[in-house]
Amino acid sequence: MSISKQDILQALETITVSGEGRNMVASGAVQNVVTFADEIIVDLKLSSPALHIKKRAEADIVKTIHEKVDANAKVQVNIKVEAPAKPQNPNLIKGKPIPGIQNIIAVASGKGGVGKSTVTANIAVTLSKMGFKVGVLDADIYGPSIPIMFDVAMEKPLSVNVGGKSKMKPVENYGIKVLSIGFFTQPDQAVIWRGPMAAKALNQLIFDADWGQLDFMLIDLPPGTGDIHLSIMQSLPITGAVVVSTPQNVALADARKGVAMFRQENIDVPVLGIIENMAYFTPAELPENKYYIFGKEGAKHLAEDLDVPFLGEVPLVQSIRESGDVGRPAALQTATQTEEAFETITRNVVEETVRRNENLPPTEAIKITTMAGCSAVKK
Ligand SMILES: Nc1ncnc2c1ncn2[C@@H]1O[C@H](COP(=O)(O)OP(=O)(O)OP(=O)(O)O)[C@@H](O)[C@H]1O
Repeated sequence: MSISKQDILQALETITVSGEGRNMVASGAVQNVVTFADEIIVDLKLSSPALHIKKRAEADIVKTIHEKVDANAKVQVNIKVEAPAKPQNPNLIKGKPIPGIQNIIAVASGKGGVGKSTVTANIAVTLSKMGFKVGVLDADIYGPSIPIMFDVAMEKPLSVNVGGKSKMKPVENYGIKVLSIGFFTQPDQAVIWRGPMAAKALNQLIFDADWGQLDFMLIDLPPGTGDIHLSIMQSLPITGAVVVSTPQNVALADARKGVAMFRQENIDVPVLGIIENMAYFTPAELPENKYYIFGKEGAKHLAEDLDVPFLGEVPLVQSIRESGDVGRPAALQTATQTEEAFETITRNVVEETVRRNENLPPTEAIKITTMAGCSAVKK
């Protein structure tokens, strides 16, 4: 009795390759079926090289054909493994590009209170001092502190008409354009957001605002690595992320999670580097003395361990806290240790951004015209 190819395919439609949702005929795994008298040859294509999946598929095919088609058939299964093609450039910017905004840098921390907003504000003013056009978007829905740090907490963004459309005008101080989720929530209001809600609000703050031309937009993310981060990352065209940590073990463990989050396949935002905040305490009257209150060089070692750039360290200095509280970021003061620390960090952020953009089409590449002396900057 000759065996019908149709019967074999029908039998194979009842089984799946392990880990795949559709049956092996519908999924395209069964590439070909050939019959010669009582011999059946099945060509199978798998996307996984795992031995147990191969063995399982082969055993299932033989068993199913024996049960449903012919108990005495000699079944041979030829397996070819073909992994699905990886995307060409996994770090390509996601989301629609924002006209006028060259680079969006997310500033994150695993743990709360490590100084993420302080670092964001100071990098922003340092970028501005270097001649870049800068915007800060405060996405920290749990504790939006950027308005205080820029002394604009009492302000509300005005509405302007741009090309017939009404848009929010970011408030401005020290040459930095600022929008914060805090402008739209009451200070004592417990804000309970879900990821998609936060992402929607932030999308409005970006796309429905008149940011004008910006070289850099810094996004101060909420602390942690929750679904809010996933939503934000997936909906905005983030150029790269910077992770802030103190040298303390509990903060480092969370920073490690932060880097892992950006590296996750469904997020895949390049990590530009790690910044160590509160690296050591220095009293103003004894600037040579360094006290490693939270441990020494923990974030630096983490960066080495994770193979991401170490962007620099910020000491724990009373004036950094005080300037934050009065709304005038410390890096605005000149000829100080703090200014110097933020200059080093900011230069490294720019260099890493340039390096990262070298993998992208020219339209997306950052146009650096103002920062001579950066080794990564092409003249
Ligand atoms: N290098 C520093 N020296 C002194 N004080 C600092 C330093 N960095 C941050 N601070 C202070 O530590 C406190 C927490 O900082 P900040 O609000 O920037 O942290 P955060 O990580 O953004 O917090 P959150 O988890 O609320 O987002 C603030 O009072 C800030 O002024």
